[in-house]
Amino acid sequence: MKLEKILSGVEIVEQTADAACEIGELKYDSRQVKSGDVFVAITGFETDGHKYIGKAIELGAGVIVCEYVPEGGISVPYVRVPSSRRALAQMAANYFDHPADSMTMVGITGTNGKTTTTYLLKTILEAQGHKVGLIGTNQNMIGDEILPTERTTPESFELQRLFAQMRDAGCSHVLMEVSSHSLVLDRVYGITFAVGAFTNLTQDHLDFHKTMEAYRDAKALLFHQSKTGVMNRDDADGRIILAEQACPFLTYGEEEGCDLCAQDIQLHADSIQFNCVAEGECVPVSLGIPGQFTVYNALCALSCAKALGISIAAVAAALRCAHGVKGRVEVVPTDTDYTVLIDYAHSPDGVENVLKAARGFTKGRLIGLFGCGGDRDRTKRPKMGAIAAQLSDLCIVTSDNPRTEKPEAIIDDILEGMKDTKTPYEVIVNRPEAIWHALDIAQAGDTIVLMGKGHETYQEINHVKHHLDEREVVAEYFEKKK
Ligand SMILES: CC(=O)N[C@H]1[C@@H](OP(=O)(O)OP(=O)(O)OC[C@H]2O[C@@H](n3ccc(=O)[nH]c3=O)[C@H](O)[C@@H]2O)O[C@H](CO)[C@@H](O)[C@@H]1O[C@H](C)C(=O)N[C@@H](C)C(=O)N[C@H](CCC(=O)O)C(=O)O
Ligand SMILES: Nc1ncnc2c1ncn2[C@@H]1O[C@H](COP(=O)(O)OP(=O)(O)OP(=O)(O)O)[C@@H](O)[C@H]1O
Ligand SMILES: N[C@H](CCC[C@H](N)C(=O)O)C(=O)O
Ligand SMILES: [Mg+2]
Repeated sequence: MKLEKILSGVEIVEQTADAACEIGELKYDSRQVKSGDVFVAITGFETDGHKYIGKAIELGAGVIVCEYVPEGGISVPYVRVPSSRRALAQMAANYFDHPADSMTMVGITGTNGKTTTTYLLKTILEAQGHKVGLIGTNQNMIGDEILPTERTTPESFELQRLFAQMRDAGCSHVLMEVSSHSLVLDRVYGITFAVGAFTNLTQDHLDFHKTMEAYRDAKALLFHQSKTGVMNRDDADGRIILAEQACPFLTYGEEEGCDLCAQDIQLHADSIQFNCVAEGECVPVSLGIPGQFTVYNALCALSCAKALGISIAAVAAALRCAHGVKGRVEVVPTDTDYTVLIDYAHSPDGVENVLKAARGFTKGRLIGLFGCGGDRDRTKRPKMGAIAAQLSDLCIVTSDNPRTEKPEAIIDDILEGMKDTKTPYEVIVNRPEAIWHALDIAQAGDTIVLMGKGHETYQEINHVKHHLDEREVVAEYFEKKK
């Protein structure tokens, strides 16, 4: 491929490279560079890619894309750009021949509910006969094929490569979670979404965004690249984003006046039901996932589908057959007279929602087991502790991906929010031991809610992912009991 093709549309400040030269692949990590590749130097949070330009040249980089020329100069032709992240996104789209342009793109942002909503929409679109690509926290999918992932929203190069795979496999639609990180870090730069949707905004990721306003502004960026917006009008931050009118919006909520409104809501132990009222039409909706928040996820999926031209009646029919999502209010089979749930609640709001949902169907005690991620928003820890204590009958505080922090220090932050509670709690640092203890003390009618790990099958400690699947931990407990 010629350099000029890959640079098409990229804003350039200075160029010493010959536009007609042939280039290899596009790399943003010097360690991956091979002979003839273009190396894009990105200034990051941990380190600065410009420091590795020399290393990339040693490995054979033919052209460097950078924001500045480091001291000592660059010994191969280079292209200087105002933003390396944007240049990478644009170059990646050029490299793969703009795959997103030939598919209908749907992007979902918000603190909670993105994964669940994308899965609901996948079911809806597949019922309409479409082949669908899905990109998100749990995994990426091309139709039924599963592709493992590390990120909720991949880096722009990997994202465009994934789009190309989806296009080549015949996907007509791509449903993707658009994380706030990805919006700020230009991973989705240049993509036009047919529909962009917002689920809600509550505290998370303040380590990265610093303030809730900055976090909201990050989410709002999605609507500057969406043709139609879908907005939860019951959410206060959603209403602020709506008022900016970055694109035409379809609104949903429980309050009257929304374009799609949920009325006569019924919450059951294993499902929800409501009437979806839109443009005078009233369609009964039922979905086999419990929790008040499921009403919102269903409404969000209904609104996205409506924005794509699918009738509400057809959506309601598809939702009747929709399954739950791995690690989201997932019931673990135990053959006991108590219930074990695995859920991905990892924010104060998530903890509140799942415990309230579980309370609705728990006859005995509610046992909340959780930890908080290391190297992530510290200020959410005491809040999660306080809410878990307030809404559980017994808490077990443990570890959840301590990463490079000391597990005990993270737990201390959580306990700060629990010090005034009358709810009994125990600290068991080792998560499998904590789960076994919860199973040891469970009685008939109790519900144990294992929060935070959801679909994850690892415990990340000091950059190493140790295998930990909560389903297996529960199964091993009963195996040992036999
Ligand atoms: C805060 C954040 O998102 N950071 C991401 C960002 O890292 P960074 O810009 O700080 O990169 P850096 O490590 O400083 O390195 C700078 C540059 O030097 C390069 N480099 C580095 C070393 C070397 O030897 N040679 C070299 O060329 C790196 O490849 C990079 O291009 O860009 C990297 C490359 O794409 C990402 O891997 C990295 O994700 C980190 C690991 C991460 O944990 N991100 C999480 C917080 C995240 O993105 N989460 C969201 C939301 C989760 C959710 O709510 O579901 C997600 O979308 O997953
Ligand atoms: N609409 C919602 N409102 C509030 N809480 C929700 C909602 N949907 C799900 N939850 C709770 O949040 C958890 C995470 O849900 P989900 O994985 O769908 O969200 P997400 O936005 O994809 O999260 P992430 O940011 O980690 O990708 C669930 O396990 C549940 O406890
Ligand atoms: N994907 C989110 C949630 C992770 C949940 C929890 N398991 C943790 O590690 O904090 C994140 O990276 O912040
Ligand atoms: Mg997700």
